[in-house]
Amino acid sequence: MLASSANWAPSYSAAISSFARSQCRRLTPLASRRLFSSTRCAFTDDSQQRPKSVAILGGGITGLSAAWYMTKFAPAVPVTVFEKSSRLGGWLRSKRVEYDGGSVLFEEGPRTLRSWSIPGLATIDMIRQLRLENELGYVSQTSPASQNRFIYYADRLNKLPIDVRSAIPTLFRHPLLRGSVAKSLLEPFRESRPDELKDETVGSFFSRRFSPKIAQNVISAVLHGIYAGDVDRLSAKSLFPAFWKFEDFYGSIFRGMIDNNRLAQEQDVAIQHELVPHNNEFIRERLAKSSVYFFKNGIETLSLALTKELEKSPNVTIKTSSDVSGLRYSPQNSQLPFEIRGTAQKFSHVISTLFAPVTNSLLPENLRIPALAEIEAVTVQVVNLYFRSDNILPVEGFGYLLPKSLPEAANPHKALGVIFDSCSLKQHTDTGTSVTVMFGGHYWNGRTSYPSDVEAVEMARDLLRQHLNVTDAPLATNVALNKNCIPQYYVGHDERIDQARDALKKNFGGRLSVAGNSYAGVGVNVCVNSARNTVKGMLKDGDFTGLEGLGSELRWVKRQ
Ligand SMILES: C=Cc1c2[nH]c(c1C)Cc1[nH]c(c(CCC(=O)O)c1C)Cc1[nH]c(c(C)c1CCC(=O)O)Cc1[nH]c(c(C)c1C=C)C2
Repeated sequence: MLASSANWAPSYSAAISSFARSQCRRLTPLASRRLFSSTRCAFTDDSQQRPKSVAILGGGITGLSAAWYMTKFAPAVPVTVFEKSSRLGGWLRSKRVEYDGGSVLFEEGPRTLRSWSIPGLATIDMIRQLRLENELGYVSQTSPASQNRFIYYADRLNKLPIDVRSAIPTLFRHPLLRGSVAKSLLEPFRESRPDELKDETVGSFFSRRFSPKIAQNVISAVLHGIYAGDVDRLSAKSLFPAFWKFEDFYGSIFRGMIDNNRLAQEQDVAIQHELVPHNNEFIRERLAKSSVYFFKNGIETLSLALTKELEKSPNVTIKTSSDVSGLRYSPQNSQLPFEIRGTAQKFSHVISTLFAPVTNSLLPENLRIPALAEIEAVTVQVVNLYFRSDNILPVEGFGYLLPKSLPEAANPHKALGVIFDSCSLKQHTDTGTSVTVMFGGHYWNGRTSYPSDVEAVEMARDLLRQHLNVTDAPLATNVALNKNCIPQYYVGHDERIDQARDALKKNFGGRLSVAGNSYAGVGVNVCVNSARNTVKGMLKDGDFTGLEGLGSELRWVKRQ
């Protein structure tokens, strides 16, 4: 869920990894079997609210996952998936592009999945149930793609330290931090936030606890790589809930990180107990030494496999090119209160996996939920380039991010970052160099027109020339304009989640629930996990909304 647990915050994710590892070791095979079977039982709740037929809005990864979990947890309940476009899979888009003498596989959206993350357990479990293990490739923790992450600053690539210990000798000289290290090291002695401060921007939080340089030169770049978002608008409380809690609980982030194994989100502990045991061996044998994994034939393998499974399920109907224009809701018809506007199709329950404001726009006017409408999203233009030569990049690594603090001249086209795909996704091309340049994000807020494909390729080539001295012409290119692809959790997001949950409960009493990247995180792992939670919650609980355990309901537990 949290940005702070992403690849870019190595020590924090290492702490999570070590926890997951210790969990794997601790559980016995018997406990494992018992917990595994509990994830697969069909729910037998006999309440009035029990789903009789479910509409799932959206055929992206969340919608497909929700439909698939319905087939696992309640196979007798009819499910209909409504997808506006003619294709399923949403932002998971892998494209093979031919060039003279071969072909290259490009990813237009997400491309890798973290091997160690708590929501990622749901994806791993799903991949195994779909029998896709042999489709996976792994990026070793010791490979350059895992070890070398860069931020472009002061006209050069600056390597990020992979852990705090190795960073210490160079910390004071590090160009990203110059003049701010001593101030940052005083973090444990700084006063905690006042009680009345209920949320603040990530920029203000990191400036307050560490230094403005860390916020603007490092964290702004990290947020570009995850949210394509603005450090001066995104919410510290929602994106870094652990750090926010540490300040509260320990009075310091450093102290919290040192003691991190002892404080965990209640729901994370529950997922671990449910899913680690069954996948224990796979995690240990296949994932343990990797930082991320990927699909050798593209990430779309996952949505295609889900679609194939759903097509085999007698109770699932998939309607593509099916634009839902609105929902009618008649609570007096307690069996089937929802009707898809313009059709005679009625449902007992609806799960919307659409972007929150779109969900809101489909609701009857008197039941709309302003908090859903207030969630915003950014557009990212993704430019893939393939070059014949193997060695045009000056360094090996994951790629680099561009911080918000760069002057206009160093980033004239508003790029967010560059991924060295051929370093990590080796199986996507035999030889040559493949890179992805990402533009836009928060820089393009309010824009109504975007660069054409030709212009976008020129912008990407310009950037590679300026930053890396790459002058070769690409053999193959591909451009995708992903409009509103990443929801933004701006300051006050947690409060909006609370308001949305209350309103969903009050207006629809558990008949409408939500899932997807508008609420608790933006990655594929979070989407799959959120689909799983929502389906399980809806089947179990009369007035479930999908937003339980989020916002003010986030609970922390202390481990022994
Ligand atoms: C369309 C571009 C995306 C950008 N961020 C995301 C997407 C899909 C979502 C995302 N990216 C990362 C995370 C971290 C947590 C995780 O589960 O791994 C999330 C939620 C980290 C990340 N950032 C980049 C890559 C290749 C990864 C690994 C995961 C993935 O394959 O998406 C690079 C990158 N992503 C974005 C930009 C601007 C960028 C630049 C180098 C936006």
